[in-house]
Amino acid sequence: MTVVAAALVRGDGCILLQQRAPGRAMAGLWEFPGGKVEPGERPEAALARELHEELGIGVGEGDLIAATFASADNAGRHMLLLLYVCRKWQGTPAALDATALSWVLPGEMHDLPMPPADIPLIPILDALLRTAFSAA
Ligand SMILES: Nc1nc2c([nH]c(=O)n2[C@H]2C[C@H](O)[C@@H](COP(=O)(O)OP(=O)(O)OP(=O)(O)O)O2)c(=O)[nH]1
Repeated sequence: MTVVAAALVRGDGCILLQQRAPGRAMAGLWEFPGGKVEPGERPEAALARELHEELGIGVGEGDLIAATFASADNAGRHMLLLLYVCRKWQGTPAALDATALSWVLPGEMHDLPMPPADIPLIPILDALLRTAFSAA
């Protein structure tokens, strides 16, 4: 299973997390917006589709920058989770799929319960945003 997800980064450095809705796997946990890549779909196209479905925003595939990944078990299946950074989108994110949205600094992510596969990605994302992906 390939899952694509985005760290939407605001000008002030905050990142958007969304809370998974009740009744779904991992309900209540805070995740990066995204979802499963469908058969035959390119990852960037899948992520642009998911961001539109889940948040109502428009994202150009060229504005999705590959950042890091997790290779982990997900309920007995292998999951490759591809994380992208995105600083540019059209529209205002709305919780069309999630229970709630929250803008948090990387250092605040540990305060929110996240899926296990995401935990190792937090310090990597933090470091990338401070260095290679610095907006400055
Ligand atoms: N979107 C997202 N999913 C994550 C993250 N971390 C993580 O383990 N996952 C898992 C949760 C789910 O098992 C899987 C994503 O599947 P999903 O159910 O949200 O995908 P989908 O939107 O395509 O939904 P569906 O049509 O299968 O219901 O990846 C993350 O940061 N973001």
